[in-house]
Amino acid sequence: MADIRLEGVGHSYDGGQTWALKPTTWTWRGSRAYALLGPSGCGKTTLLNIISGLLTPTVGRIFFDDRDVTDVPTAGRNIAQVFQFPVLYEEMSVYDNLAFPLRNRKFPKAEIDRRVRQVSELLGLDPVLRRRSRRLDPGRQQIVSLGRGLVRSQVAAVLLDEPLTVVDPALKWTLRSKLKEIHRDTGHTLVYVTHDQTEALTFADEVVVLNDGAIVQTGEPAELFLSPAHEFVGHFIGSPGMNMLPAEVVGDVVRVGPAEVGQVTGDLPAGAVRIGVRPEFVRITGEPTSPGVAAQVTGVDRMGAYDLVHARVGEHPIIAKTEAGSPHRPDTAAFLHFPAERTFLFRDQVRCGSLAPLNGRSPR
Ligand SMILES: Nc1ncnc2c1ncn2[C@@H]1O[C@H](COP(=O)(O)OP(=O)(O)OP(=O)(O)O)[C@@H](O)[C@H]1O
Repeated sequence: MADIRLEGVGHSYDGGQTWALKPTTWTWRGSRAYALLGPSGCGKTTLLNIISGLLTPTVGRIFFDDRDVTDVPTAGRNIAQVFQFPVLYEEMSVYDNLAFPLRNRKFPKAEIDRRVRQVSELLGLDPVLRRRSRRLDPGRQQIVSLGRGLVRSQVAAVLLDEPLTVVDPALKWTLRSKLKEIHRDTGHTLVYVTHDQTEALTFADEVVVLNDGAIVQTGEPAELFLSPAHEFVGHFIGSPGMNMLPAEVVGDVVRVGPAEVGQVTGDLPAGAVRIGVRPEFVRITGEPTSPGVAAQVTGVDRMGAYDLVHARVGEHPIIAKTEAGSPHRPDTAAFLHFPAERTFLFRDQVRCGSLAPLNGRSPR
């Protein structure tokens, strides 16, 4: 259960013209469960393959605790890896597939049997333990692959690359919670790659958000939702994602068009910013609010448990998530209020400040 430390680790597949992973410094702490979350092509698999040794980084060094493993091949790293699709010995039984990583490392027979049965029970494989792997459907085969990845308790880390892609959606929830259970039991350092925010947020102690080859924010799920440090995190996490509106810092006040929406915290030079506020925190009323921004309702999605009220501030779309049965109708005027403690300011996509209430001043 090593700490895995990346020091300036980056990778280019085209001799340095573009970076699949930009030089990155980051430590995966021993025994924690991480999700590595990001859209397709952002560099997740590249990063995972660098940790496992399938890929040698173009620049930087990688350490397991204090041991520099940059030039150590996969076999010498003591890593368990589970891929998107099943990797099994098809002619072997499920039991033998699960036992394989332990037999390979000459574990005593009794210990092998104990671990195989433990993992098999947790993953619901008991009824098929004696069956040949090729006779299972792909979803079940993937669960066996997952079991193979988890059967060794003494590994530096378990790396899972979108492991539930081929598994039936109904089973995914069960398997994720089993995975959490196994993690609590073994204390593995887990890195779980996914592009699915629900998967990441429900599974991980800590989520590492990757975009365009760079880590843009790391944190507990609630932190990423409540306090996004980058516009990308605001968009990518949450459903729908965070609203962004052009605004301006004038002195110590933030304006959206002519309306003052709050004071700036700290020292922020005057000029254009974007304000970010999640649909869950936008308050929308039919009557003018103070401070508030005039808007036009363009549509309402009745989602059953809640409504999504779509509006426009000038040309800019904005969504408010309200209780079901909201009174708003398309083509009517509305006023939006952005609570200071849930509204952030961004420049060049990076958070540069927060809002504070207008301090009793009457807004203009
Ligand atoms: N073997 C390769 N040769 C050249 N370019 C590659 C290679 N593997 C990946 N890339 C490129 O590197 C970038 C990052 O790819 P990577 O597979 O790491 O992303 P990812 O986040 O895992 O994507 P996905 O979720 O689609 O698997 C992409 O632009 C991809 O096209």
